[in-house]
Amino acid sequence: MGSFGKLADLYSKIEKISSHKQIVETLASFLTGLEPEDVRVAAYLALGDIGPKFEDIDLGLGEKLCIRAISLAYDIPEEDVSGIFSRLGDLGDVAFKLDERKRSSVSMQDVFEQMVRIRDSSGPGSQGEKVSVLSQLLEKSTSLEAKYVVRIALGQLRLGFGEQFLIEALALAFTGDRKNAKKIDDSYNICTDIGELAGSLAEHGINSLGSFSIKPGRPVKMMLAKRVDSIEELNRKFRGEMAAEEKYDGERVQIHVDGKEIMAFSRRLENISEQFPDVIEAFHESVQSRKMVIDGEIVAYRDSNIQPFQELMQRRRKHNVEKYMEKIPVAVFCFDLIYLDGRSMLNVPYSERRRLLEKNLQETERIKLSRRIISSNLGEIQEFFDRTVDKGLEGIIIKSVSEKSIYQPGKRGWLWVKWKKEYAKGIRETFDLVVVGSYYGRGRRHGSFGALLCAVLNEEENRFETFTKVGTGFTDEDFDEMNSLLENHLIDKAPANVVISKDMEPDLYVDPSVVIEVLGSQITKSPAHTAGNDNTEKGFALRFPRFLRIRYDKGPSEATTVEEIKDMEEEFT
Ligand SMILES: Nc1ncnc2c1ncn2[C@@H]1O[C@H](COP(=O)(O)OP(=O)(O)OP(=O)(O)O)[C@@H](O)[C@H]1O
Repeated sequence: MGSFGKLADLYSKIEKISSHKQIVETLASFLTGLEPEDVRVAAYLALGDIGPKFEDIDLGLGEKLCIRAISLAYDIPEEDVSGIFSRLGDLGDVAFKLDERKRSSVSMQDVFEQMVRIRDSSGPGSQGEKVSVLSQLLEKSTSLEAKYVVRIALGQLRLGFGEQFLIEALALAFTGDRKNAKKIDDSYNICTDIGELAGSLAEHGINSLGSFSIKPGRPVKMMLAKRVDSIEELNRKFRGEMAAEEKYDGERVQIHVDGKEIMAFSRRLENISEQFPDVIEAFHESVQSRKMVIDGEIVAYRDSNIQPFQELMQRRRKHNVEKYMEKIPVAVFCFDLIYLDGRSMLNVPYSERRRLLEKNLQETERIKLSRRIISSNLGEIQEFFDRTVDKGLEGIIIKSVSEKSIYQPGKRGWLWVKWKKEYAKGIRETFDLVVVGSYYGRGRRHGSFGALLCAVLNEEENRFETFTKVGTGFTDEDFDEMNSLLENHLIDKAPANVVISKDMEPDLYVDPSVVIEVLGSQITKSPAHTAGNDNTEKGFALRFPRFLRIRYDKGPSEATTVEEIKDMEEEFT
């Protein structure tokens, strides 16, 4: 059984490295030294998780309970633990400092299993049980292990790398070539359980990759759309017949029907069933088949009318679900079917998937099929776009009806194309940017951030490069929400996967995980920013940025990319 001590050594080593390549190599050499059965667990733990993203990985342990567990484990009064915590600012460091006795090391499996036990303990008396399991784990751990046990338990490992680094490390460790990361990534779009993928690579090498398929209960990454800005561009990209669907502005959802059990997953692959019991219930009435995976969009919906996105956002909550369910009723517009009764539909053409969706789904007040037309006449498509925008929707999604129009998990290709009303105006554009730093506010904003340093994703290099500094557009509520969100993501230095120029060093660094939508009106070149600068002096920079909203539904890997900025730059300056 793999020792957790070795993993703790790895964490500690990685904390001191800032080069992307070195992190990947260090991770790979650690993975190569493990038995295949330990690789699965190691893959989760390396990311600070205790399971795949689509399972509940929150242990339900706050700082207070952690302080209690540390106090119990080391027999030190809680007030003293709190005192040291206020000096050190990190409970992992507190455990490291307090644990002076030599102990035998714990195994990786043990840490993993106990963490799962902590997560699964619920109901009356669960707080006590969580504390007791954690304190027993700490008692058995060495000081270095204890430091990371605490950080993982709090969901605060933050080593400055994400799953993409791990995928590169898996490629290096089990296929001998980092370049195979692309292939592994393709499989990860379908098998989104990183532990399962890692375990299978460790056991069977690169040959295992073809074997993954979609199955109910394990969400696949969602297919995305490229953009066009005008009917002329659409004409260049599409020939002949096409389907044009209304584009709904809500929350993407993947519905998994597995017999009597129905689950809903978000675009970030989180299980959101508990937030939307009404959606689950509505699908129970609508589905005609025992096993299905449906793709759609949840929108706020009242009196047969779609409500603005902001209303739906109020449903993003774990508490008071019932009350908000009544306050903000929703509907789901379904537009795809990617699994049906034991058969993957990923490689079945769009038209057939749609036919089967219509056949196996009963429309009701809460469950709808996306409205669409099929035409080869661009005038008709333009009319459909105008009508859709007049209805108050954002635009349309045009989908290829060719035989080759398969469902591509996690891909943004030309089979689906979005055309939004903002593009039609041609003067404004929105970007989904990753917050990587913040600057202190002055005057009225004293005690809060004044501006946020934001980055785009460089997919080729697997890193975030800064693009703009956003200081306007925030309401008082936005400030409060952002401040409390950022509090959980502050880090000491820029991680290896973030590139910031000297001129832009922020007051506080933020680990790249929060995505915000920003409106901008001009892209220029500037030495202050690193977006797409390819080691030249000037990167792309966004002028006149304005905060619009937090994109809770997007992770950093779904942020606007350097490639997209390059495409936009020509027409958008
Ligand atoms: N009929 C539809 N077909 C496909 N996607 C739809 C449809 N209606 C709404 N959508 C939403 O539009 C999104 C497609 O746009 P895109 O893939 O670019 O996502 P995005 O980056 O969130 O874009 P945007 O910010 O423009 O919504 C989908 O993720 C989905 O949530």
